Amino acid sequence: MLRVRASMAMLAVWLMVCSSGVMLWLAHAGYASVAAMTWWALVATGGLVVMAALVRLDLTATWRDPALTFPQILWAVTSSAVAYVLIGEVKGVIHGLLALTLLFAALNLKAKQIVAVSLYALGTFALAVLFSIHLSHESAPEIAYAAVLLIMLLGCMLLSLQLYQLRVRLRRQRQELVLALAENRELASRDPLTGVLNRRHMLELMHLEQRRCLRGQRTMLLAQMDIDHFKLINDTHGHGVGDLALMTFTQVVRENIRSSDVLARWGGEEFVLLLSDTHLDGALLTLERVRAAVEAAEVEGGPPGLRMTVSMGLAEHQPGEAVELTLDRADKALYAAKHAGRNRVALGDGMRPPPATPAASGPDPTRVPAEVLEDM
Ligand SMILES: Nc1nc2c(ncn2[C@@H]2O[C@H](COP(=O)(O)OP(=O)(O)OP(=O)(O)O)[C@@H](O)[C@H]2O)c(=O)[nH]1
Repeated sequence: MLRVRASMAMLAVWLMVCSSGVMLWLAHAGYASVAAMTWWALVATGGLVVMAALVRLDLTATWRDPALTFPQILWAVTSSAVAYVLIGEVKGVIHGLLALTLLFAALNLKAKQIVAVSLYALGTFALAVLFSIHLSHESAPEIAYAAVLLIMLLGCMLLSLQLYQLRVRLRRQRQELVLALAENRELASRDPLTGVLNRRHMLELMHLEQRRCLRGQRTMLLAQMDIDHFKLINDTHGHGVGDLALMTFTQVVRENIRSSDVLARWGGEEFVLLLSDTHLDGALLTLERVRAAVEAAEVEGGPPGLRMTVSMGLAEHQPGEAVELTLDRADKALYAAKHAGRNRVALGDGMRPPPATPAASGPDPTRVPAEVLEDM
C-alpha cells in the first residue's frame, strides 16, 4: 500500500516538474516574468515534493488521507490559479494543467471531496480571472478563457461524480464476487447434508499432512468409520430418518474430537477421521469415546429411542507411505471390526495397542480377535 501511495505522490511531483518546464520555457519566450515564474515553479513543485516525502517516509500512515491526495490536489489547483495570472496571454495551457489535476480528483477522491475541490477551484479561478481582467488591456479574451474554465470545471465535476458512482459500484461488485467465490469454495469442499468435508477436499488435506509427516513434523492416524446396519435404518424408518441419523452421527463425532481433528464423509454412511499430532494411545481413547457417544446418542428428530452404532478401523500413516495405502489398511481394519461383531474399533495390521490403553467400555475391547485378522 505504501508503495502505491508513494508512487502516486511521485507521479504528481513529476507532472508538476514537467508543467514547470513548460511554464519556464514560456517565460523565457517572453510571455511572463522569468523571475516570477521561477519562484512559481519552485514553490509549486516544492509543496508537492514535501508532501511526497511525508508519504514516502510513511509519516502519514495514521492520517485520515495517508496518500495526501486531497491536499496535493488543492495545492495543484492553487498553483494552476496563480500560474493563470502569471502567464499572461497564453492562459490556454492552464486549462490542460487543471484538467489533469481534476482527473486525479476523479480517480481518487470521494464524492464530497470532488464537490469540495470543484468549489475550491471555482473560487480560486474566479479570483484569478478577476485579477487577470484587472491586469489585462483587453477583457474579451479574458472573459472567453473564464467561460471555458467555468464549462470545464462544471463538466469535470459532473463527470467525476459519475465516475465516483461507477467506482463505488465496481468495488461493491468486487466484494460480492469475492464473497461468492469464498462461498463457492466452501460449498465445493463440504458435504451438503452433514456439513463435514467431502472426500475430494479430505484427500487434499491428507496429502498436505502426508508431506508434513515426511518432514518429521507431525504424525497422522486415519480412521475409517462406518455406521452399522445403516440400510436397516433406511428400510425401517425411511430415507429422511436415515439422513437425520447421518447428521446426528457427524454432530456426535465432532463433539468428541479435537478441533484440529478432521472428519469427512467418504460416501454413503462411511466417514474418515484424520487425527494429526497424536499417538496410538490417544487416538484409541478418542475413537473409543466417539464409539460410546454414538451408541448413547438418540437420532435427533427421529423416532424416540432410535440409536445407532459405529465400527471403526484405525491405521497409522508411515512417513513415505502413500496415503491410499494407509487408508487401505484402515479400511481392512474396519472390515475386521465389522466381522468381529460391529460397534468396535480395530487396528490396522502391524499395530498393537499400547499397554496403558484402558479396556474399552464397548461390547468388545478395541482389538479384533486374531483369527478375524488372519481371515483378511
Ligand atoms: N438416508 C441416506 N442413506 C444413504 C445415504 N447414502 C447412502 N445411504 C444408504 O446407506 C446404506 C448402506 O448400506 P450398506 O452398505 O448395506 O451398509 P450397512 O447397512 O450399514 O451395513 P454394514 O455396513 O455392514 O453394517 C444404503 O441403504 C444406502 O442407500 C444418504 O445420503 N442418506
